[in-house]
Amino acid sequence: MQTELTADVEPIRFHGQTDGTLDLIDQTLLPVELTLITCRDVETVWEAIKLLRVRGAPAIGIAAAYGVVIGMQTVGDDDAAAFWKRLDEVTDYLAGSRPTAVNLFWALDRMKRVAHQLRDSGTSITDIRIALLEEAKAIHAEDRETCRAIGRHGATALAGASNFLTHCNAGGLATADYGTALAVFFTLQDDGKDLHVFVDETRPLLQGARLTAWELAQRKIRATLICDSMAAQVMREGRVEAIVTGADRIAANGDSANKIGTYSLAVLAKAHGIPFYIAAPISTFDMAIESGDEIPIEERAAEEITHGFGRQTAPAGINVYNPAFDVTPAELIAGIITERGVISPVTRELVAQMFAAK
Ligand SMILES: CSC[C@@H](O)[C@@H](O)C(=O)COP(=O)(O)O
Repeated sequence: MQTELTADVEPIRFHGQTDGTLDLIDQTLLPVELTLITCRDVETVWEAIKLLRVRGAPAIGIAAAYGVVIGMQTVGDDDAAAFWKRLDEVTDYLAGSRPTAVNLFWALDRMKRVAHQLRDSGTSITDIRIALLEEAKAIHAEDRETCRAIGRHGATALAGASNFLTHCNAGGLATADYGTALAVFFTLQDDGKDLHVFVDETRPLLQGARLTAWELAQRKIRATLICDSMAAQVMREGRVEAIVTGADRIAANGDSANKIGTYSLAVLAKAHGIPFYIAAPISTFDMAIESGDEIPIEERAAEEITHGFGRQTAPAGINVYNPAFDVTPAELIAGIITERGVISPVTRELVAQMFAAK
């Protein structure tokens, strides 16, 4: 279904009851086409996550939660054994779509926990199914609140700055609402600030050029697109006061995985005395892992580099390494902006405190 090219369309929308369907903006087609895909089976949700039709850590979690509801539609209410077998199958299957963003596993765990708790208290399969849909909707709705709170904390922390740089897309398309990094800019704009954002195009899949530049243009925030390799130059020219990006997984010590190229920005920021911030919800923290060394880094197909968007740009047969994420060490991060407040400095103790806070 093709629709008007505007930011007002909800990137993720579930229609109906437990037998409903999931609409997603196909982000691979932006910024040229705004097309919704309708997911009627879990395979379509899995494929949408895998192929980055829906992407960004919180959005992946939300889509997967609805994916569980859809995946459970193939079993009836009258066969409890088949229901529980299917729940394991569906959650394991969705967990295999992408490895780095922990929000995916966090959302799937939440869905399973709700179902198991209700089973233990003797609830019927029909009601557990309803509870699964309610939980997916809760994950979705909470993310809206989370985005706004991240935006508010970030805008307060960065109220003195007007010139920013960001990488990849941590905006409305990547979440249920305002985004994480972009929430900071949107909130500053709501506060009446005239700001400017340099947007890294974000090789190889151009989430910055295709998605962030589009979102900023939709909201009439002044933005300038640069190739990733130009970031050092604009920093050297004194045109960046702060860098804000999202994250896909944050370890207990604050090391943060985000789109490939983020780590080099943080190193450059240090060299130029520019504060580098991560904006991310608490659901992006993985307190089970001690440091960024343990974060699984997704490797994607060589063709994303050799045949970006269909055109061959490298000799056939060339060796390619295509890690989709990198890890920025905590010591390079000035602060992590969460919905509960800003962790700064980024130490293991302050991460643990914020994680435990309500
Ligand atoms: C609020 S989204 C944060 C991150 O998920 C985002 O910065 C990012 O790296 C997304 O990578 P992608 O591969 O496009 O899913």
